[in-house]
Parts: sequence; structure tokens; C-alpha cells
Amino acid sequence: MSETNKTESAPEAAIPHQASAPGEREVLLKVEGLQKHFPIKKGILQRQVAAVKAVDGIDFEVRKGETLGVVGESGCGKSTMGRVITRLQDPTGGSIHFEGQDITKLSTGKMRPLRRDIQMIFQDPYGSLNPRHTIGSIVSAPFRLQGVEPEGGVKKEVQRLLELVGLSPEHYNRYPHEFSGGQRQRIGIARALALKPKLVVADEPVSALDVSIQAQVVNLMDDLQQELGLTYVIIAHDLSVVRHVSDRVAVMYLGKIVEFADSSKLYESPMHPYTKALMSAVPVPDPKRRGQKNERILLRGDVPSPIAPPSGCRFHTRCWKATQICKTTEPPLLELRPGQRVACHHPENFADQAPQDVVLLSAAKEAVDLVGSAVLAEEAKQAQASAAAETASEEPAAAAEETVTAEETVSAEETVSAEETVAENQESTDK
Ligand SMILES: Nc1ncnc2c1ncn2[C@@H]1O[C@H](COP(=O)(O)OP(=O)(O)OP(=O)(O)O)[C@@H](O)[C@H]1O
Repeated sequence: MSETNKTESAPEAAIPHQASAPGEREVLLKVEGLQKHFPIKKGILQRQVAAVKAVDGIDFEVRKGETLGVVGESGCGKSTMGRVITRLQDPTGGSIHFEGQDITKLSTGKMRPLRRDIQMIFQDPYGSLNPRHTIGSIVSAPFRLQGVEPEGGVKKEVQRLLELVGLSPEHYNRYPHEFSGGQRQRIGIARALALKPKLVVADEPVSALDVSIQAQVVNLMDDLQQELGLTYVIIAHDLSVVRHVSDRVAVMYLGKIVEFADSSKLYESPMHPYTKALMSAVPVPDPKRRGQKNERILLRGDVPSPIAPPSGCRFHTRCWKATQICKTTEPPLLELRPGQRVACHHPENFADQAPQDVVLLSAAKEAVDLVGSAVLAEEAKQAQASAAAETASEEPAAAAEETVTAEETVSAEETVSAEETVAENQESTDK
């Protein structure tokens, strides 16, 4: 495909979202045994003394046109996984295949043409846009970096992209500080879509935004997927964000995938206790279904250190079902039900995988707090009231523009742009 063709408004092989069953779609990205260990060095000789095992052997595939949600608490390795699969960071083990091509060890130069096909949307819409550049300059950066001349010229194409993401083409000469958080994230999305990528990895794309704006940005991403046939990997720390848009969900815990399932199966019948705990933390908006929930699982403590993860199943130190086998033997990720893989000796909603091992570890009895139904009922009332208030409010686009504060401008100036981050990453990779 020629450079100009690549930037025409309708991609040649647009894949309508949900056109075929997710299981039948072609694999776009395949990851096997992926690892990213950050060395910890000490002393004058900077000898490696340990490693942060941020991603520690994960396997999954992303199919064309689907949305894969990746969830887990802070520190589980989700962002690192996102940066590694987009090759902004080098993996320390395993392999990554994109459209059947092994990209695990491609040099920066060889990765450059592929950068058009694989794009990333960053979490922080304040820090990821260079405050000194106009919106026109920011959104057109991918054309400059790739040496692409879109049909009709860069300005026309950037203005088309701005319209596509719900902004005015007249915003071309404005600066990031003139926009609200939601609008800035739209600018980030326009930039990511400039080269008509095949895969978009969005790292917590809405977590820095107001709840009312979050839904708008998620809906925008969903609409763009249907229009442009995009494939998404959406990273989020809580299931509520990815719940409605994901075809499948990977649940990560301490550098591992503990459950990987079709979205509907995961929500109907989670199998890993960690997934169940994450799900029970998500408020249920439907009053009829709310009645079915009478307790919430609150995990005690934090995610353990990825420098020395717990033995066996990494979740055993926080799991209310943990027995001796969980401490000694790492459970493999097995497809226990069609479309649902889980790594657990004592899964929920399924036959026990180690029925002989019945004695709970002493820590298991104190692993969680259960929140009672009275507290939940009160919370549900409050959630309903705030949901009603949110529905009533519309995106304060114009108002938000006026409320951008001087502090935001200053803090944004202290940060580097996404392009700079990418360039720096590439430089350090070269070294
Ligand atoms: N460059 C780095 N050097 C050393 N350790 C790192 C580096 N980047 C990430 N880590 C560590 O790797 C682990 C996983 O981090 P990561 O940011 O991928 O998790 P996460 O699940 O995305 O969490 P969050 O939602 O807070 O970003 C953390 O313990 C983090 O401190």
C-alpha cells in the first residue's frame, strides 16, 4: 500500500467490530513466555543483585478486530506488558509475533515501519502532550516521524482526525493547556490513529479523567473501532472500565496471567479467586442484580514485591482458599472451560483441581474482609444517586476549557511528550 493510500479515510481492510465470533478471527498479535525483568544493580561495579520481575512468563493472543482488556491491581505488570508488546521496551525473554512476523528482537530501524501499525495511547492526558506544541503539531507528529504525506496534505488530514475524535478542526492552532482532560485524551487518540494503526494499546486511557468523561472517551474508542476496524488492548486497574468494551479479558497478578476468558464468561462465572475479588469491588448498577450480591471481598494487604514473588501460586498469600499445594506448586494456566483459561488449584465455579488438599493455610483465614449487606445497600444507594447526577451532567467542554489552571500548565511543562518518550526509549534500546 502506498503512503498516500495508507492515510485515506477508510482503511482497505476494515474489520467491522463483532463481524465474526471472536474465536474465528485471525490472530494479530501472539505473545509466548513473555518476560520483562528489570535488573537491580549495586556497588561501584554495578553488579546485578536481583531483578524486578514485572512480567514473568505470559502467553496470550490478540485477534483482529477484538478488544482485549487487561486488568489487575497497581504493580501487577500491566503497563510493562503494554510497553513490551509495542516494543517501546525490550523483552528479557519469550517472543512476540505481529501478523506472523517475529518482532521480539527487531532493531529500532526495523521496527520503524511497524510503528505505523502498532500505536499506544498513554494514561496521562496532561503529561503525554507537549505543552509547547500546537495541537496541529502534536497530531501531525506521526506523519513527520514516518515521512508520510497524507492525501490532501497534513493540515487537512489532522483536521479530519480532530473531527473524527469529536473536536473542532479550528483547534489546530491551539495549545494543550487550553483543553480539558477529556479533550486532551481525544487529542492523544487522534495522534494514535493518524497512521491508521492495526493495533492500539491503550494504557489506562481514562483513569485520569472524571467518571462522567470516562464513559465518553470509552464510547469514542468503541465507535472508532467499529468505524476503522481497530484492534485494542486496553489496560485498566479496575474491571468497570473494560467490562462493556472487551471481547476477552486477561487478569494479571504479579507478572502472570491468572485468568484469560471471554468477557461474558468471566463476568458470569469468574474462576480465579483474584478475579472474583476484583469483580466484587465493581459496583453493580442494575438494582435487580444488586440484590443478588450480599457481600464484597476486600483483599487485605498489597501486591507482594515482584523482586521476590511468593512461591507456588503467587496469589496464595492473599487468597482465602489457599492450601499447601498453592504454596508449593505453581498452577498452570489451563482451559478448564471453553474460552476460559485459569491458573488455580481451587477455582471458583468449577471442580476443585486439588481435592485432596483441604487444609487451609493459616494466612488464608485472614486473607480477606467481607463487607456485609447493610453496608453494601447503603453504598448502592449512594452509587445510584451519583449515577443519576452523572447522567444529568454533560461533558463540560467549554466550561472545562475555562477551568484549566495555571498549575496544570506548569506541571504539564515539566513532563515530556509521548513522542519524546518513545524516542528516548528507542535511544536507550539502541544503547
Ligand atoms: N523501569 C523500571 N525499573 C524497575 N522496575 C520497574 C520499572 N518499570 C516498572 N517497574 C516495576 O515493575 C512492576 C510492575 O509495574 P507496572 O507499572 O508494569 O505495573 P502496573 O500493573 O501497570 O501498575 P500501575 O497501574 O501502577 O502502572 C512494579 O513493581 C514496578 O515498580
